[in-house]
Amino acid sequence: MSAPTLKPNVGVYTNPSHKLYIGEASPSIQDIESEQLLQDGEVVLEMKATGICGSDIHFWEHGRIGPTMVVEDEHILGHESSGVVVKVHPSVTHLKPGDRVAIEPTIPCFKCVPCLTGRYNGCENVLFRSTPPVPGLLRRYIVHPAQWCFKLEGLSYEEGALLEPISVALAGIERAQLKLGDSLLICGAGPIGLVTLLCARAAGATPITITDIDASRLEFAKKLVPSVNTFQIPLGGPDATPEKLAKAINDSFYSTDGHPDVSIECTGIASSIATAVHASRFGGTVFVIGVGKDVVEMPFMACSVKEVDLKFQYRYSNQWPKAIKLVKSGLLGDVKMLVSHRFTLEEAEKAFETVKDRSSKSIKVMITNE
Ligand SMILES: NC(=O)c1ccc[n+]([C@@H]2O[C@H](COP(=O)([O-])OP(=O)(O)OC[C@H]3O[C@@H](n4cnc5c(N)ncnc54)[C@H](O)[C@@H]3O)[C@@H](O)[C@H]2O)c1
Ligand SMILES: OC[C@H](O)C(O)[C@@H](O)CO
Ligand SMILES: [Zn+2]
Ligand SMILES: [Zn+2]
Repeated sequence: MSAPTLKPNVGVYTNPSHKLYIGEASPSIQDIESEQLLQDGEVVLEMKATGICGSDIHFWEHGRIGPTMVVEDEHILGHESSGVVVKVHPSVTHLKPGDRVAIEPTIPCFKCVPCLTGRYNGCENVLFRSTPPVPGLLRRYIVHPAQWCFKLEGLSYEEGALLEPISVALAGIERAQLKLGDSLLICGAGPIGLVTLLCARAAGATPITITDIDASRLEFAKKLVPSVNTFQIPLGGPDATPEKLAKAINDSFYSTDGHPDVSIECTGIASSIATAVHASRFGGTVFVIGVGKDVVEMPFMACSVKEVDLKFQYRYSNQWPKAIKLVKSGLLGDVKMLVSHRFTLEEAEKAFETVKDRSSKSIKVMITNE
């Protein structure tokens, strides 16, 4: 193959000692140039944009998410990515070198029950890029199944990388069964709460209120969607109980219905989930996207006497084609506004420090190669 521009492959690693560093990664240039590298259905991609997710920070800082996802070795991060096709296996027919694509990081088996019943996010044999021990996408070059690469159709590489968090929100809205005219509470105005806000506005939810403890995130939410109501959660004090916060939110913003029909929880913090439960109407839905501790205390009786439909989410399935259509149509608004900082691959350490340091006021930090 003609590859005069290929640079040595490197990746962004963490390890059990919580180091973050750039090191050599596979496939090597020699591998990429060999005819033996690619298996049936695979392509080589040069990565163009990767967003840093909270879970990347978690694997770096804490070395684990929950009891099963544990960093036990040198481990490459990153799963919100887009890139350009460099090489394809002869069996690949829908992609060719030069095609610009977004990457779905899930590689399911299509043999187990969740896969065969259309919910491949629950695949029992899944390989999810960046969840240990599967190396992530924060590399210069990767090998990926063509099936999980989606043509960008005119979207920018950054928009392509944002399709991953957008897919989280779309999967949430689908499973929460959010409908036109539903009143909605979103807890947490981080990237997931904010993309949920964009998707919920497009789905016709009204009114929408978003909460956060951080005033600057709420200011950003208001810039992104001026019609949204914002509510700052106090960090302590007599009015900071979930019951009182729920009442204050409902009194301020749900005067027509009394309560939100649906709450989408995007923090994983126990008190925030409890606030969503207390705010809920009888028969309302509390949909939890946020993840957190292994065991979380719940307002069990409030759920019971209000027949709250409490639901959870694990990643997504079948969302990329829909996400591409929605971004392309403009229905979600300007998703690029979410990108607050940009760094090169070589500056990855600075990029990760920026996400960790809340005073940077970052929203979505991108590692770009354009
Ligand atoms: N279920 C899934 O498949 C899935 C996928 C992606 C992300 N997640 C999870 O979703 C959550 C949100 O992700 P993110 O990238 O937006 O994270 P983030 O940490 O950037 O955002 C969370 C926001 O919640 C705010 N917050 C903290 N405590 C709060 C409280 N008590 N009330 C209201 N707001 C509060 C924080 O200030 C922050 O702005 C994380 O737990 C993440 O791990 C889950
Ligand atoms: O966006 C996807 C999420 O970050 C992952 O599910 C992560 O939380 C665990 O692998
Ligand atoms: Zn993620
Ligand atoms: Zn499977």
